[in-house]
Amino acid sequence: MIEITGLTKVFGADGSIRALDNINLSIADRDIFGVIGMSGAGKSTLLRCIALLEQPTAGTISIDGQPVQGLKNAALIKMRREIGVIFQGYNLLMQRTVIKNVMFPLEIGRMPKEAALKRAMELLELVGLSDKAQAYPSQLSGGQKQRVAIARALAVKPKLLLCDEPTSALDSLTTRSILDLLKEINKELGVTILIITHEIGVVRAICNRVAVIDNSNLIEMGETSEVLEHPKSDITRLLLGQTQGGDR
Ligand SMILES: Nc1ncnc2c1ncn2[C@@H]1O[C@H](COP(=O)(O)OP(=O)(O)OP(=O)(O)O)[C@@H](O)[C@H]1O
Repeated sequence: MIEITGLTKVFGADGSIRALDNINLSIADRDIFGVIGMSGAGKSTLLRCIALLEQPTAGTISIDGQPVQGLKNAALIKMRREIGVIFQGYNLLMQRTVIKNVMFPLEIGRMPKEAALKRAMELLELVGLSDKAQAYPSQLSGGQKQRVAIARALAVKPKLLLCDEPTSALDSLTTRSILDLLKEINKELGVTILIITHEIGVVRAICNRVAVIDNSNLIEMGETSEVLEHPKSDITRLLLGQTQGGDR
């Protein structure tokens, strides 16, 4: 479904910051695909390129065979609707109630108010927050805020959900419940999920495939069980906590 070929992204006027260097990877429909790496490895840049928030310097990203670069107007809007994104910091609209946060993308898409309200309530039910519809984000816990962000991202029925460190700010129990919710969404709604993380536990808990990124490069990639049981690189072993440090 997502085919990434030769993806390179440099920053800086002289192009001296190389955030991604010739990344090749593919993500199949219904995968829960993990991208793991240390801070500064290039993970968020990869997600932002797929989310159409960043223009690659070189290379291509195709979704269902359609290159996403260069899309304009209606085609760009249509592609954006296929992609939901959630972030570590939730990015909720603090002046709006929970239900109005979830309705927001539907309002932008000009869905009639009654239909938008119905859809938003269904989504709040899905994420277990029906009773918080009239609350404001400031009245919610971190896990609840992330649930609202997930409901909002799903409002326009995207095929793909991109998750940038979705549980990094949460305790381990809440992390588990959010990961369970993502797994359920993948299974029940058939949404393909890409999850960016620096925590191997997240990959172990829900990803069927994983790519390891280090220093702008794709280091290894494969079935999660294979990569975790037979890591090929020092960085993967380091992320797994299998090295004592000092060898890198
Ligand atoms: N807009 C930008 N301008 C300049 N440099 C950038 C920009 N965005 C990212 N970078 C640089 O690109 C590299 C990769 O950053 P990126 O945020 O993708 O890493 P990351 O793996 O997501 O890290 P973290 O886990 O800390 O968020 C870093 O060296 C970063 O400083």
